[in-house]
Amino acid sequence: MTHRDDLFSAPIASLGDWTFDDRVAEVFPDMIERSVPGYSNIISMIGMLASRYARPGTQIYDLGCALGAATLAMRRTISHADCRIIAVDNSPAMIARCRHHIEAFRATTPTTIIEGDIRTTPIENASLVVLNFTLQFLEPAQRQNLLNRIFAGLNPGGALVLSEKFSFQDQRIGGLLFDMHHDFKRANGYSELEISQKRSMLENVMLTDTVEVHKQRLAEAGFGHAEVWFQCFNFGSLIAIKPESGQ
Ligand SMILES: C[S@@+](CC[C@H](N)C(=O)[O-])C[C@H]1O[C@@H](n2cnc3c(N)ncnc32)[C@H](O)[C@@H]1O
Ligand SMILES: O=C(O)C(=O)C[C@]1(C(=O)O)C=C[C@@H](O)C=C1
Repeated sequence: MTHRDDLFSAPIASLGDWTFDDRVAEVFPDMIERSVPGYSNIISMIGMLASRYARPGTQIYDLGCALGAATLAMRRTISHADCRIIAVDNSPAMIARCRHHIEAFRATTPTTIIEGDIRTTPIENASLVVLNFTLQFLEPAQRQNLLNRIFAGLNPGGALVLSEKFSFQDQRIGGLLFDMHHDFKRANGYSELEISQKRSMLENVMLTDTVEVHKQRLAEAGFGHAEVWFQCFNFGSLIAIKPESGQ
C-alpha cells in the first residue's frame, strides 16, 4: 500500500531546503507518480533497455535508486544469471525502504544495495548505468565529474540512461512546458499551495539544465552518441552510448 503525499498541503511557516528524509521516503511512490509526467513509462522502459544492454558477467548501476523502482524493473527483465545490479543512494530513509522492497521479491539477478554517495561510488565493468532523476540534485559543478567516471566505468558499447527535469533556452517554450507540468500536478490533485511550497523547497537544491547542456557534458565525457528517447513536457530521458572502439 502506498501513502498519499499530503506533506505540503498545510501552510509551512519556514520552508527549508528539500531533503529526501523519512517523511518524503514514506510517500515517495505516490509523490513521484503524481509529480513527474511519464515516470511509470520511463521505469518500465528502463526495464526494456536493461534487457537490451545488460551483458553477461557485468554490473548494472542504479545511481540515486531511492526506493529501487528502476532496480526492480531491471531485475524483472535481465536474464543473464551472472549480472549484478548495484543500487546506491545516500538517503538512509530511502535505502532502508529500498532493502525491504528488493528483499520482498525473489529474483535471479543478485542486487547489492549501498547507502553511499554516488560522487564517490566506484563504477566498474558496467554495461548499463541509470541516473533516473538524480543528476539534477548534484551541484552543477559536480555533474561533469560523475559523467566522466560513469564513462570510464562502462565497457565499450555500454549505455547510460539519464532522466532529468529540463530547462529551456527558448522562454516561450520553457514557460509553456513549465505551465503544463503544473497543470499535470493540479490534474493529479495537488493544490496551488502544495505546488508552490514544494517549488520553493526545490529552488536551491534542484538546478535544471537544458537538453543541449546535457548533450555537451555527455560528449565531453566521451559518449559518442546521445539522444532524448522520451519526453513529456519538461521531463525526459536521454540515452548515451559509449562507442565500441573505432565508432
Ligand atoms: C528523484 S529521486 C530518484 C528516483 C529514483 N531514481 C526512481 O527512479 O524512483 C533522487 C534520489 O537521489 C538521491 N541522491 C541525491 N544526491 C545523491 C548523492 N550525492 N548520492 C547518492 N544519492 C543521491 C536522493 O537521496 C534521492 O533518493
Ligand atoms: O519539479 C517538481 O516539481 C518535482 O516534483 C520534481 C521531482 C523530481 O524531478 O525529482 C522533485 C522531487 C521529488 O523527488 C519528485 C519529483
